[in-house]
Amino acid sequence: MNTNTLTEKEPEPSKSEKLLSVDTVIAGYDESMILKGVSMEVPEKKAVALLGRNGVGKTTLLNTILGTVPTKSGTITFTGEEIQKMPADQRARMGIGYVPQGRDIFPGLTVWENLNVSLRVSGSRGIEAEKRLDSVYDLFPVLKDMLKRKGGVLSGGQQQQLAIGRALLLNPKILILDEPTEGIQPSIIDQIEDAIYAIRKKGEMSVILVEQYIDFARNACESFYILERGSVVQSGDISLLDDEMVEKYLTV
Ligand SMILES: Nc1ncnc2c1ncn2[C@@H]1O[C@H](COP(=O)(O)OP(=O)(O)OP(=O)(O)O)[C@@H](O)[C@H]1O
Repeated sequence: MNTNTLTEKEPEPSKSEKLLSVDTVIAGYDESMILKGVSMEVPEKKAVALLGRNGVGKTTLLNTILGTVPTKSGTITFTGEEIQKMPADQRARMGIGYVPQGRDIFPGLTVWENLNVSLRVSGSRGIEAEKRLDSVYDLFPVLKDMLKRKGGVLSGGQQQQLAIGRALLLNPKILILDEPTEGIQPSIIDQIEDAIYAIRKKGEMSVILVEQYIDFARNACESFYILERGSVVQSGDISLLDDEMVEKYLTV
């Protein structure tokens, strides 16, 4: 029998599933549409760098995904559901986690109290809460040593670690980080880079990383998108992000 004549269709090789898709999104503020038809895909458990010079629309795109800037047209699909009309709190409950630019912590609360706010919001208790806390301490051991300190007295890098830790305790499916290295000393940048690597390695969530520091993005992410004046001008595997592109679109 000639097996080459078999016509039965082979199953498709398994591809990375999409977790988040932004499709031809136009969005902005009042009459000024900043995003001019942006499309972007974030696969399950992968990290995507969102790059571009100041003012090109990176934060606006994040806010459109989060639901704090309305989508004028286009679709945003998360875990298979269209979310572009959903309020921000509902999107957060679906698993969109966010660490904004600057540090999102309560400066007057201790490190423990800061973490505990997230635990309470997530509703996790007992052994589950302990497990989640331990995984945050594994990523950022310094937090465990500083549980009684007020958030406001930590260094910038420690506050950033606390902000990421708080976001992780909410158990997001995607973690969106807006310039986590801004104003942070190099040794802590390495720790944050290691943490993103560890988060990815654990395979628990996807990441969108907005970053000016290109080496950090290269080390932390698998793919990239470059925005310019509200449009995606380049995208692909992170290995394709070459010096020419950096010079053309990213160098200040
Ligand atoms: N709340 C707002 N109302 C009106 N315009 C805004 C608002 N926020 C940002 N913009 C404008 O939208 C454009 C894109 O800004 P956005 O913050 O998204 O850029 P970015 O790429 O994140 O830059 P940066 O790295 O400086 O944060 C800019 O021209 C900015 O002035």
